[in-house]
Amino acid sequence: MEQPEVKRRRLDTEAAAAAGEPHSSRQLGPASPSRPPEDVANSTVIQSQILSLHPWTRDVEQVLRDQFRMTQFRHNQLEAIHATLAGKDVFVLMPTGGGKSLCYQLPAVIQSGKTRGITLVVSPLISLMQDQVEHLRAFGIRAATFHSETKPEDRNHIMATLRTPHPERQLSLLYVTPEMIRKSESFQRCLETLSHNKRLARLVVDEAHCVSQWGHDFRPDYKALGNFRKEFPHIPLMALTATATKNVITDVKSHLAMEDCETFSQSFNRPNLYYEVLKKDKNTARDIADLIMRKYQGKAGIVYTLSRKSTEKIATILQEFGIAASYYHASVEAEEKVAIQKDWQEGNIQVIVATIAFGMGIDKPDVRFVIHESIPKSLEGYYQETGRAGRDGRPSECYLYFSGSDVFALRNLIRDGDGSEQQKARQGNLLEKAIAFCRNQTDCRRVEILRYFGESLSAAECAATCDNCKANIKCEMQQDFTKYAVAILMLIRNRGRLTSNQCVNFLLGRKASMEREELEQYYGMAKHITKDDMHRIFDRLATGGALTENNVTHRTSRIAIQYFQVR
Ligand SMILES: Nc1ncnc2c1ncn2[C@@H]1O[C@H](COP(=O)(O)OP(=O)(O)OP(=O)(O)O)[C@@H](O)[C@H]1O
Repeated sequence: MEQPEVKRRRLDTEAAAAAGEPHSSRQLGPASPSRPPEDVANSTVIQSQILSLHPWTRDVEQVLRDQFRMTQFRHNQLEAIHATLAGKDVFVLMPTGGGKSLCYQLPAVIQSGKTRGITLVVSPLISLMQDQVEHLRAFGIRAATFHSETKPEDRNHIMATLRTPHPERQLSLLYVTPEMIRKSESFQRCLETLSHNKRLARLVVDEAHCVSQWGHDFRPDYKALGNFRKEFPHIPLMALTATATKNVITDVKSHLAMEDCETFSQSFNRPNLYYEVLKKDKNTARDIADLIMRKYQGKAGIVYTLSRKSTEKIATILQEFGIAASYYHASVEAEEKVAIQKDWQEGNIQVIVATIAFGMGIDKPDVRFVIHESIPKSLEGYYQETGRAGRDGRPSECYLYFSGSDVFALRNLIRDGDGSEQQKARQGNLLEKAIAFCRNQTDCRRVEILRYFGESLSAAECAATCDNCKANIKCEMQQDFTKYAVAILMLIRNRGRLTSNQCVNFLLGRKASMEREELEQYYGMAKHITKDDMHRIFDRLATGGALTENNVTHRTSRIAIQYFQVR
């Protein structure tokens, strides 16, 4: 009776594959810009419902089309825009490249929401805010920056604008560094005037994970933003980040006093990225060059290293191989940094070898590979850095070279660093999790990364797009598990529902030797089942819950098919 069932299942799968149906991992959500059609359809329904609800909805639609020249919203964008225009606090968690900027840039232009005036955006890097302002100006949107390098006459002009009764007629968005809010008294007075005139529309905290001391990129100046709510209790806040564990999110919300906010989060999964951890040795720089030459001719990529010195060394080796590479780190002159980034963005430089100083706010869609030449200091950092690959949704690869000596060096660096004992303990904790990730040679890397951010995913969704899943599949293919699958099926058919542990015990003859004899009698094979093999099968098959004939048949169908065909 089972035979046609199993065969049909196989045919269905083949038919789906032949029809080019998306793999299930791609249906997980809007992790990348390439969302599946049904998701787009759903969001179109939600979008039209929201559009019919609010007085500002027509304006929102029009600004999206006419100013940003986009046709539809991505997942959660419209919902976040709607919430901030309604005067609510909003927390946006979106994967890198998900489209966070639009969530505050678009409402900044709208003056028909519950809040009016200027949108103040706190951003950690001057280069990042300058990029954003240029981008906005290209769309005809009035935006400016205000930071330590702004010329005095420009500062005065901006402050004079903020004091006018209708500053929004001259400016929609003002990007500031957190230290400006904290240190500049004259700027603080301007904010008071702005708020008094009801012309401070909202405060946006971009890269909001920088607020939390638990995060991988804590910035003390961000901490001072905690006072904003006390000083301006009625001004709505919007916090955005692409990397935050549950603890970090709670910490950020509590620090900014935005406990009652609307939170929009989505899967952190980046299905188009492939993850692999490789062994690092003295030939690694040459291996990297070789990999780039073999697989990535003419394709853009980033190589991350731990030290300034190693960026220079590796860039030189890549150049010796004829690869157009440049290095980038904190000590490179500001003008040169801009030139290198521009050359890379335009394709004149193929590879940037950089410390983590490079990357925040980079919006290059076609980065095909990100290589970590050393272990990253945290999984948040790793996620953020690898997230710069494949922003266009196309397949891209992330390689990490791991060695015990880098671990040793990093542990020492933390131990001998400047921070307090508490900070060192936190950094050490983050590093140990990254080390465990690298050392793990069995579990799905995608699952592990997502688990770190508090999200669960079945390893099957990875579809062999990480080295560990790929290795497991290879191992199964090389080893014929048919007899084990059949033994499991027969046992469950005879005994009814079993947990996977009970099943292992039966098959190993630990609890009921009769079952073992029974199986031997049937197939003369159970005695060959080793404990390791059994556990390996169950690691792959028993993803939790009781085993029934149905779910085992389903999970083992690929293996069982072979058996039934043979019979
Ligand atoms: N609705 C949309 N339609 C088309 N393109 C969009 C849409 N929203 C955003 N984009 C584009 O997607 C790209 C990524 O957006 P954005 O820079 O806001 O991402 P992000 O979430 O801030 O990423 P990161 O965390 O890396 O900074 C940009 O080129 C942006 O113009």
